[in-house]
Amino acid sequence: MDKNAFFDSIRGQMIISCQAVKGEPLYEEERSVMYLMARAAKMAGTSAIRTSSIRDVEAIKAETGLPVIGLVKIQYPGYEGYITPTMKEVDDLLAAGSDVVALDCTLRKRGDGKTVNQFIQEIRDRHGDILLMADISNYEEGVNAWKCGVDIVGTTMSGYTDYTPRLDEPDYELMRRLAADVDIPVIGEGKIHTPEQAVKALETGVWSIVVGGAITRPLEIATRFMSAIEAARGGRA
Ligand SMILES: CC(=O)N[C@H](C=O)[C@@H](O)[C@H](O)[C@H](O)COP(=O)(O)O
Repeated sequence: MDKNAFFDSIRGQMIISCQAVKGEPLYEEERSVMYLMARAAKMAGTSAIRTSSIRDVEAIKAETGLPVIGLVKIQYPGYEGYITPTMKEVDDLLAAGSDVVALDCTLRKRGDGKTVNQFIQEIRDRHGDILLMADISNYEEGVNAWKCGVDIVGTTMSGYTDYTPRLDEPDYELMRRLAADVDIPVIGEGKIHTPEQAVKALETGVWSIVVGGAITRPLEIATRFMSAIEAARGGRA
């Protein structure tokens, strides 16, 4: 995948994340159904898909032909991060045809005792110039990943580490700061729930955004409606 062509194709655009892991309503043991979500995403005009698991990378590439940002969610003992934590997941994602590999680049503990900086270097030594997206939770981690030579920084983990604030909305401030200071594309990702928030996130200056659950997680969407109705009812009582 040509790096600049990919960057051009996603600039100012929304990438749609189509993910269902075990335990989620759209996770089917026998076969993935997320390629249908990806079909809808493509029909809506998205330029790339973000997805988790090897089988979903394969199915979504076959269905859409779009560039895929792939990751594997797996919790190993001793690792605080769960997004593509080891070389095994990187190897598997590349073999499956992932155009970009997304990985946890927070500064949390890794079970192999390495720093994320060492891990990034090992990936470069083994796989050369592949496209890497760093999923980070704060400014320091974003700058660190950029300096380690990743290709894209994403705000994915903001609010999901125990040292970042649990906002109920996108972390616009982090997007703004990273977009201003980091010299590679920054992707605003996480908790973009409405079209208005998507526009506002892009206005922070990020290169593009990823929207996931608000489009592809029906339980999350339904629960948001239910909670709003419940809250309104409580207010009236
Ligand atoms: C924290 C974590 O594990 N995030 C995952 C990363 O790939 C996904 O579960 C999210 O859906 C994705 O980041 C998009 O975010 P949102 O679904 O909020 O639009």
